[in-house]
Amino acid sequence: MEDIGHIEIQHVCLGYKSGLDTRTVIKDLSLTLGAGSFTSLIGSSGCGKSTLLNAIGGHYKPLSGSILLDGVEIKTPSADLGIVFQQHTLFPWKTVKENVRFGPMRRGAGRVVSDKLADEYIELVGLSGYENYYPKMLSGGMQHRAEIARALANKPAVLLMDEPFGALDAQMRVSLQDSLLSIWQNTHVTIVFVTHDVDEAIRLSQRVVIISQRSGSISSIIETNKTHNESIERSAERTHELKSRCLTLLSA
Ligand SMILES: Nc1ncnc2c1ncn2[C@@H]1O[C@H](COP(=O)(O)OP(=O)(O)OP(=O)(O)O)[C@@H](O)[C@H]1O
Repeated sequence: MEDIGHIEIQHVCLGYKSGLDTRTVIKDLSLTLGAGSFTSLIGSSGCGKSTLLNAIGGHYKPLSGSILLDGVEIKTPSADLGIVFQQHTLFPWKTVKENVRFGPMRRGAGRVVSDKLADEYIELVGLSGYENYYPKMLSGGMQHRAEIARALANKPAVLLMDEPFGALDAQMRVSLQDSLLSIWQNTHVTIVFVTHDVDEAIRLSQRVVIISQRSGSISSIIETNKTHNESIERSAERTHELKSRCLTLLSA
């Protein structure tokens, strides 16, 4: 699984058309995201993090430049590109299991295979025992776990996450971060994670990419030197050093 999920962002400009005008948000941004890597995107509100994430997901076409997944240009959304948003997008009329098996069923995997995949990913996100619950019967954090399981059941090469834990309390957030890290360590899926939270970015990712609103492009990249097998917690000094570098660069 480690050799799939390689993303190449090449001189991409992204923006929005309004009448005859086009407002460019991301300007000439290039970035390589290795297969199986974990990257966070941070930057001030409105700098274009979600726009970039959605473009990687095939939801926005670049004004210029291109984004490749394993050498093939991304032009539309696909099952290879799983997306998890902050807001809940589970089907409220389906149970957890029905939500999670929806993608495989739609791709024609058949009921037995889809059920097996659903059970596997429900267990991976720690929701065993809740298969037959409807979303409204779950806490916010549990709904996020179900969303992650639903995205993973499509066996995506890339998991794109747009502030998925932003609305959760601190304890639930840490618990989901731990689960996400163990999912990443188990599946080797490439993760691109948008967050406002510097601590979260440092805790989770191998690279923190800072996007500048002024330039519309990358202002800095901080390597945290995290590996797949590293234990979740770093030394307090290392975390402190990474955090102060991020904060300094964010305010530059
Ligand atoms: N559908 C849209 N149509 C027009 N403009 C948009 C659209 N979506 C976003 N924008 C604009 O593009 C810019 C970047 O928005 P985007 O949501 O990508 O930023 P962000 O960095 O993710 O912000 P935040 O951290 O607040 O979520 C903003 O100025 C926003 O107003």
